[in-house]
Amino acid sequence: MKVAIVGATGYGGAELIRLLNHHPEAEIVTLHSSSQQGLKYSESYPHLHDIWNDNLVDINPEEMAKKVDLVFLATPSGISSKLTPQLKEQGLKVIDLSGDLRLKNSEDYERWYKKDAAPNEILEEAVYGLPEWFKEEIQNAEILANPGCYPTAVTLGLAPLLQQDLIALDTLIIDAKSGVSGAGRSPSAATHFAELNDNFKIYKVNQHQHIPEIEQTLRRWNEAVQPITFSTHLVPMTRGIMATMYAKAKSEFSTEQLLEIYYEAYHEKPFVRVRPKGVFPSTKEVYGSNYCDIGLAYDERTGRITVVSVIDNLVKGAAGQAIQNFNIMMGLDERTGLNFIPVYP
Ligand SMILES: NC(=O)C1=CN([C@@H]2O[C@H](COP(=O)(O)OP(=O)(O)OC[C@H]3O[C@@H](n4cnc5c(N)ncnc54)[C@H](OP(=O)(O)O)[C@@H]3O)[C@@H](O)[C@H]2O)C=CC1
Ligand SMILES: CC(=O)N[C@@H](CCC(=O)OP(=O)(O)O)C(=O)O
Repeated sequence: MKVAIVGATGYGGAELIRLLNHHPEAEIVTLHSSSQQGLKYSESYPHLHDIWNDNLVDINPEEMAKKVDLVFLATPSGISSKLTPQLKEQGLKVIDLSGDLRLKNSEDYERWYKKDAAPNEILEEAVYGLPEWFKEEIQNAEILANPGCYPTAVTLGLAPLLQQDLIALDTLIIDAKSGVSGAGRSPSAATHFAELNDNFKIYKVNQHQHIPEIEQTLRRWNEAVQPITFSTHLVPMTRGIMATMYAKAKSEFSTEQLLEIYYEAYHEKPFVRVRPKGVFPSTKEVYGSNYCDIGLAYDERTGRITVVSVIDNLVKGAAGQAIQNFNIMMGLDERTGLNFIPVYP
């Protein structure tokens, strides 16, 4: 399968190249840029010197269709909404890492992203690619919306509780933290070393664009889901997301009973690992891998459940999950090219 990457010079694009380089069934044919056409890719990323020396080329859907079958879009929001219709017209399949095609309701997109939404027919066709739960739809997808980094960690952590209606929905609080590569390669005041180092910041309080995406997925499992409280924090580390979720249980449980429910839900899902009682995952334990690791506990004193979910934002939160979706779309084993262990320490 021949593929192209648009936004190859960004962190998501670079991670796609790192992972696809080992993929037995995918061949990267062209790397595209809106600002660095004609330059060697390794000029953007010197660690790829003598590995990826190809020139970056411009974004021309007609020319792309002559060379490849599928296009990965690792572009900022507001690009895929316009580019995907053009790629579709050329008969190309699309996997979009941005938030442009994830929300089914275009008004939600415009409110939270403050940009024009993609055409409704594209939003209707786009399949939301959370492979652990929507595999059947992904198998037939031609346009795939890859989930956001935070929504991946949060929804995988909450799925069994919502699907089995185990929590009082209005008590749910989601507290999430991310490493700075989640903000992309372009520097900003918030990601400046002096602002980030030795610091811990909350940001986008009640304004985060992943709020409607998380609510949309949780409502597929339980229509009664209320507006959620979701807070995001920037941590002075490069990769990793930790989402900690708190909710009151509807009835009394033990931690062992809850773990049984999670083991049952995830035992056939190769990239979700549920930890034993008393063991909680840290971000380093999934670094560089496509795993989502989950730990949980029930507190008999408060009747509250705590779930902790960690991912590498650039792998399970972006490029790795995009390749997992690619594998499912192509009828391959979902682990193809992704079966490697985390980098540690
Ligand atoms: N970083 C992360 O952990 C995650 C990111 N995402 C999403 O994935 C997408 C890519 O993120 P990330 O790689 O971090 O972002 P980066 O900012 O690192 O890279 C984005 C790339 O998009 C390209 N680009 C910019 N403007 C345009 C344009 N007008 N047309 C085409 N390409 C353009 C740029 O390359 P050039 O100038 O060469 O064209 C740039 O290198 C974003 O939508 C992000 O929200 C999703 C999950 C996790
Ligand atoms: C640390 C950090 O800044 N993270 C980014 C993640 C953005 C992202 O991935 O945006 P979409 O999924 O909407 O494309 C943020 O919180 O906005």
